[in-house]
Amino acid sequence: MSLIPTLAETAARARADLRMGLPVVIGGHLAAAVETLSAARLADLQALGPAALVLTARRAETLKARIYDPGLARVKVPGDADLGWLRALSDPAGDLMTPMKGPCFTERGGDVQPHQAALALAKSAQLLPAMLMVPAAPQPGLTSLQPGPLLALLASETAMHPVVAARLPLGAAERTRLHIFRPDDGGTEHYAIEIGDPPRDAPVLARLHSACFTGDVLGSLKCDCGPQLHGALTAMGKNGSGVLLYLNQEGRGIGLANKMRAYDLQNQGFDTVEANHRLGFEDDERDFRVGAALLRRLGFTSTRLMTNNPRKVAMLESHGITVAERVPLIAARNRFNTDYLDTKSSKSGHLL
Ligand SMILES: Nc1nc2c(ncn2[C@@H]2O[C@H](COP(=O)(O)OP(=O)(O)OP(=O)(O)O)[C@@H](O)[C@H]2O)c(=O)[nH]1
Ligand SMILES: [Zn+2]
Repeated sequence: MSLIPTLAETAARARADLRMGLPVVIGGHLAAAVETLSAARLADLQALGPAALVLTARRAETLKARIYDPGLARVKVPGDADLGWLRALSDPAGDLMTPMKGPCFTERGGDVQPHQAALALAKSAQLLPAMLMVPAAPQPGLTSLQPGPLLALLASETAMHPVVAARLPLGAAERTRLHIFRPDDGGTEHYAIEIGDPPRDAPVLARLHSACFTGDVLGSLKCDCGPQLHGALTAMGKNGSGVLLYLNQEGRGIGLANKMRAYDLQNQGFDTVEANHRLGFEDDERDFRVGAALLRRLGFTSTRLMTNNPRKVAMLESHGITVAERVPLIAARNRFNTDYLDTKSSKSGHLL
């Protein structure tokens, strides 16, 4: 029946539910994001049975909670725990001010696929990966998902389709077209900026640029994104042709709110990688497969890729796009970005 929502459509609804503080049903559990949970809904969830706070192994390591499950820990929630207790364990903002949380007793044994799926869904909704879960029967009106298919969906490549393209003269290159691509589940759009008329049978000067609102738009001095974006467009203009994919993977895929949480932690002395880990994320949550897919869609099979990130080169190569040459894209250092650039080269493998 074509009027019944597909799994991808139901998952998109579930993301919206979590973002507005509504629980979803995942494999016999009610699951709510701690970040958006209200006190009233917490009380209603706790009335249904014993609750667990599900955290990623990254966050659990910081809290020194025992990790028995692959990739996560299920912290037992005491019956009298309030929102403040849950938030203090979920959000590292106050870790240094109130270092002694817990003690955290974690559950072990049983099927943790629903918990894995809940955390993956929270990440894909760009919320803090911290979920309150209660085993319970499905409630009327709540979005319901099976954990196995949901995990498979979230790990799979999102199909994109072209929506529209139009001429857009830029300071860097007057002969430019902006293409909009949209995922089939109505999620985040990505853009392709095509400069000149790059021949499809030769390596195209290309960049996969991940969104950085602070750097690209505001000219932040904390990172190298703004100069890289404008440097790449200028180089493509001078070259007479090129394609820049503007991928809406803000904050290496964790979203702007979480990136600002990471900046707050960096102001407390943690580096960019440690900050992501304390929040419960991996260093880099981006899915670069979409970059390869969009290049192919535009008719390109070979690139001269402007990047310092060997992971981007490896990913394109493993998804059928030849990287004929890596073109370094080095931005100037300043006193605000020098530690960030050092961490990128020492911990993230960037060639700087
Ligand atoms: N989580 C997090 N993201 C950051 C931070 N600083 C910058 N970013 C994000 O990092 C990403 C950088 O993207 P890119 O410049 O395309 O990628 P890159 O891995 O640096 O590789 P190249 O620039 O191609 O060498 C953007 O999404 C930024 O928003 C930070 O401190 N924490
Ligand atoms: Zn940036």
